[in-house]
Formats: sequence, C-alpha cells, structure tokens
Amino acid sequence: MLSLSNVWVEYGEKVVLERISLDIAEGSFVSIIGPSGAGKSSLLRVILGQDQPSRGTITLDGEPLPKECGPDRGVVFQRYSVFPHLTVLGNTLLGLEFAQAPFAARLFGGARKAAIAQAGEMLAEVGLADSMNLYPSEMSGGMQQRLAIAQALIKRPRILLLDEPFGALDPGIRTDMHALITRLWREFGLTIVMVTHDIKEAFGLGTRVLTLDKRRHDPHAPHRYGAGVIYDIALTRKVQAEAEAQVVGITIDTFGNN
Ligand SMILES: Nc1ncnc2c1ncn2[C@@H]1O[C@H](COP(=O)(O)OP(=O)(O)OP(=O)(O)O)[C@@H](O)[C@H]1O
Repeated sequence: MLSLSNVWVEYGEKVVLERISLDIAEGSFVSIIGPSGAGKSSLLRVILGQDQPSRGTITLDGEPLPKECGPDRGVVFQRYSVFPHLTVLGNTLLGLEFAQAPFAARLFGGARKAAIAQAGEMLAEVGLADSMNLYPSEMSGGMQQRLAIAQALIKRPRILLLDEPFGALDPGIRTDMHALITRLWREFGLTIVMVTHDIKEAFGLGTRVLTLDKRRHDPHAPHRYGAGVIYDIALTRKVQAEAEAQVVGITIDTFGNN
C-alpha cells in the first residue's frame, strides 16, 4: 500500500535518515522505535506529507504520495493537537468543516446536522459521547487524546500516524488507550504507523516493529551519516507474545531489579 524507496531526509549538511526502503502492507500496525534523535518523527512527517524527502520516492497504491496531507492520512501527536477554545464537539467537527467548507470552515443547515451526527458517532466510538460540551481544559490527558483520535479519524483516513500518542499518559490510562486503539484499528481497517519510546508498547500493539538507528558513525562529523532501518521484525501472534515477555525480562535485568 505505502512504499518508500531509497528515502533520505537531510537538513543542509545534516543527514537524518538515509536509504529507507520499506513496503507497508494495508492493515498492518507498524511500530517505530529507536534512540532519541534517530529520525522517527522525521520519518512520520514525510509519510504524512508535512515534509518532503530530500531524495527517494514515496508511493501510495503505486502513485506518488500527494504533496499535501490529504484525508487519506490522519495524525495524532503526543500533545497539543486539540484547540483549547473549542468544545469536544467543536474540535471534532472542525476536520469535517475544513474538508467540506475549506474557506468558511463552517457548515450550515442539513450539512451541519449531518456533520454533528457523524461527530457524535465518532465521539461515542472513543468514549466521549457524554463529554461533547466540555472544553479541553476541563478534561484529563487521556480524554484529550481520545478527542485527538476522534479528530483524526472523523475524516476516515486509511493511514493513521501516531507520534508517541500515549507518551504523556499515566500507565493505567495507557492500558485503556491501547485497548481503544487496537479496537479502532480493527474496526476501521486502518493501517497504523506509530512512533513510541516504549518497547513493550511497540511489541504489544504492533504487527511489525522497525528499529531506526545509525549504522555508521563518524566521530568527527556526527551529522554525516543518517539513521536507517536496523531491525525489521514481523510479529505473528505467538512471536508477539514471546517478544513481549522477553522485553519485560530485558527491562528488569537492565535496571538490576531482578
Ligand atoms: N527542520 C529541521 N531542521 C534541522 N534539523 C532538524 C529538523 N527537524 C528535525 N531535525 C533534526 O533531525 C534529527 C531527528 O529528529 P526527530 O525529531 O525526527 O528524531 P526522533 O527520533 O523523533 O527523536 P525523539 O525520540 O527525541 O523525539 C534531530 O537531530 C533533529 O534536530
């Protein structure tokens, strides 16, 4: 479905990503992990269409990826994707209003009624049906991320990009959000690409885990080489469970708590 061929991301002299070639199958859930600064968010941004690769090509269904981010791709960031001055309903409607009335960003009459019904359905999907008139400041972090997910999904994207979407949440809330995103992924037939720092989350949710890191280092010119895909691990259910258990073991050993 989504294909990256020899993709590079460079900022002037600084090489962030080099030679990324990947085929992402429809319906897969790809987790991306790697050290800080490896270029995980940069990779997400080129898939989103927010940035252009400096070299290489990206295709969607065999066609070059449109330069701007269209309704085929939705995104959820760790924070700040909801508008504080709009209610939950207003925030959710906004995506539809921009898509259907790009100049006024406002719908009227029957179109508005239909949009409100659609927003209501989406908010029910993420468990916010009773919170439509709240403002983000009146909501917990978990509720705000549910809203960000509703905002991203209302335009029915085929690809959902998640940049550390649960990174700022408490562990208990994270578990609820994992269940939610897994349900939505299946229900909406989404293809998900998620950046995370949490290895357990990467293996627990993903059907495939990619590790980005530099293959080569030049101590005299740290920006000379970019990161590539070091590991590309496809997870069947059994491997997924085993890998998860192993990762827990490694984490415990690393911190010497065992
Ligand atoms: N617009 C830009 N101009 C110059 N350098 C940039 C730009 N955007 C990102 N970078 C650099 O690219 C590198 C990779 O950044 P990126 O945010 O993609 O890494 P990351 O793996 O997502 O990091 P983290 O895990 O800390 O969020 C960093 O060194 C960053 O400074």
